[in-house]
Amino acid sequence: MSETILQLKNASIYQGDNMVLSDVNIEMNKGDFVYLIGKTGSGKSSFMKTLYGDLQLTEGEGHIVDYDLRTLKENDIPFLRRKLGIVFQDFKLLPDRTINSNLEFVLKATGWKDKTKISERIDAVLDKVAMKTKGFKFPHELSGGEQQRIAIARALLNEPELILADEPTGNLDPQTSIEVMEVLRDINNNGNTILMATHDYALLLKYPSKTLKCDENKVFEVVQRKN
Ligand SMILES: Nc1ncnc2c1ncn2[C@@H]1O[C@H](COP(=O)(O)OP(=O)(O)OP(=O)(O)O)[C@@H](O)[C@H]1O
Repeated sequence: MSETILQLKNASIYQGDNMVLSDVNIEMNKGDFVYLIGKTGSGKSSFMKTLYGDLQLTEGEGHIVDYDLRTLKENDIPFLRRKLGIVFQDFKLLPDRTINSNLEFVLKATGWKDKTKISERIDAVLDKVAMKTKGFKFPHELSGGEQQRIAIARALLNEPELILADEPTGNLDPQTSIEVMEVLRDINNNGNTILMATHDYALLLKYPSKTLKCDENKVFEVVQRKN
């Protein structure tokens, strides 16, 4: 039986008074890897923001993990985000502390207290992104691709039910993008559910998967041509 992680029905997404997307009907099940594509300004980021509670859903239905996006309260947002792993284009690591401290900061902020468990969890997520030996480094001592791996490790800390990656390879060169993509695919193969917004058509061709497109205020599934 497939387990629904995300479902939007007849949803419309607004930025202020501007309707960005309308009549959105999508569903994601546990274990899916779904791309979200579309031109600049077509609404990918607005779509993602709605899913992590940065934009209120005011029309239609939306359910993500255990939350109803229509009735989501300000106080619920931190709890929703604990069930999501969010990865951004610009990594968003804290520059003033080491990688280990970046990860420890998130764990402590989400209620972890036991030092041994914290240290074991940090080792486990760094291992998943092949960065186990880099925990003592500062973010500026790592390459862009390495920083993005750390951001992915950070997203994994609390075993999220869904990973939202908004242009995760947007700041990376093509080879590094492939390396980061391999990490995301590995994580997906280990059972994590991933929604990834991207501009990078080369990645789509290399790693085909279900693809949603934002265009002319709609979101629809596109079927990739097989050559
Ligand atoms: N904070 C905001 N206030 C008002 N309008 C906004 C805001 N953010 C985005 N918009 C508008 O909403 C529309 C969708 O923007 P969005 O950032 O979601 O697109 P996108 O597909 O993610 O683009 P990109 O690929 O450039 O990130 C655009 O017309 C944009 O101008």
